[in-house]
Amino acid sequence: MESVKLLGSETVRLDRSLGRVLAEDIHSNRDQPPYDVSAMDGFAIRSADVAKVPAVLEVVEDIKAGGMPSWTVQAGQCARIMTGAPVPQGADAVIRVEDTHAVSDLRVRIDCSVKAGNDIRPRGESMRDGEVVLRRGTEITPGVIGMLAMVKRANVLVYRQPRVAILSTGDELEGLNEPFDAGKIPDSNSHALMAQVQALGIEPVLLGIARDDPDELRRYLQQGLQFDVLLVSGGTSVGVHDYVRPTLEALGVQMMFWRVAMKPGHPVAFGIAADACVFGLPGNPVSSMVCFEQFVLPALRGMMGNPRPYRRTIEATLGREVGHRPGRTEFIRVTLDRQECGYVAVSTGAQGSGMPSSMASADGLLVVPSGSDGVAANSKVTVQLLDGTAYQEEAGGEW
Ligand SMILES: Nc1nc2c(c(=O)[nH]1)N[C@H]1C(S)=C(S)[C@@H](COP(=O)(O)OP(=O)(O)OC[C@H]3O[C@@H](n4cnc5c(N)ncnc54)[C@H](O)[C@@H]3O)O[C@H]1N2
Ligand code: MOO
Repeated sequence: MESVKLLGSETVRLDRSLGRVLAEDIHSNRDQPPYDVSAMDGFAIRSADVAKVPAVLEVVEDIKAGGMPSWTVQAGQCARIMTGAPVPQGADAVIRVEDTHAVSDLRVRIDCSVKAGNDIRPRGESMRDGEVVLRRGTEITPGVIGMLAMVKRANVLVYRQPRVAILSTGDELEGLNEPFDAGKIPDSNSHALMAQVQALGIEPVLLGIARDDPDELRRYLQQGLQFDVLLVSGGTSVGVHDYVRPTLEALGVQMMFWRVAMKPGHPVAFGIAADACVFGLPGNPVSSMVCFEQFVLPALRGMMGNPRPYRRTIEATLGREVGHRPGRTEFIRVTLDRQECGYVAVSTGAQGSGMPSSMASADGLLVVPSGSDGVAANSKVTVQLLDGTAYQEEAGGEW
């Protein structure tokens, strides 16, 4: 995280800004609401008139949202008022229509007393003219979009997104659109990684498959280093054809780390060049995706200015024991079920790093500390979420 740079900023349209991070403070350009308004459909009254109830009041006018009152409410009078309409002069409270009873078109009986200020939203309650309503560094969520629209920002200054390239390596790989060859391994990593990047709102570029040939690999890596971030999968380990790291070094990349005490993903590598950073992700499909979650995702979010780069973790109860040999932090793919006691985490089954099904059905990654020698059922565990939704508790329906 220390090695990745915050990118510059750019102006984008509000309707293209979801998921980005504000690169400017946002100021309100008016008082909201612009005057004291009613919070309810009902009657604008003088609270002194309803100190004793029931009280019958004369209705002097109807005030709609978008209209303006034309009368001052005098003693014994009231105005019919809609939610969001300006409170008329003289009135100091609103009473909900449910707490009243129409006596005639022009007379209403009030059945309960209210204090001054009741159901009135004072001018500037939501925001005051000139005040900072959103700070630089705020992630743009749907709620933030609503506030930006409220201050009429059709365009906003946000941090730039990294340009991301994805490269797969290996003679054994067969591209998605290449002819079927039963002896080959389909290149799934390019596509799974692409989707992980897309889930952050970034559109990456697939460079394709580089064969295990130093010259070809060098050309591809050179191309990849033109991007802000290069993700290379395969060829990071210690096999004689694992050329990725030495070739990167020959191209001037400074390797910051290689091999992490984690499972899966042990051979992961990371390096920086003048204007790019490179992740060498292990070839096994689950390893590359788990390493993306641990390293690439926080880096990409950090580069986009997000002050909350990491995935959320939750505490869960382990449904079925898991074994572990001390030495590496292990990320076990689990499903999460919401039960009365909270979330229950259960392993998705065979956990080999070449078993993509373990990842496809996972809600999260159970984090087993490196020193653990196994976790018993019913233990409290930490689960890193892969997304933010859950099955419905005791679902009556299908969802
Ligand atoms: N002597 C050692 N051998 C290995 C070690 C080790 O520490 N010492 N580590 C193992 C671990 S752990 C992993 S993970 C793998 C990772 O190795 P590489 O990053 O060099 O990956 P490859 O050898 O190229 O491929 C591994 C595996 O994954 C398949 N693969 C590769 N790319 C793709 C792709 N784009 N889509 C789908 N599948 C892919 C590849 O066919 C291999 O089966 O090294 C261990 N070995
Ligand atoms: O770390 Mo490897 O990623 O176990 O397959």
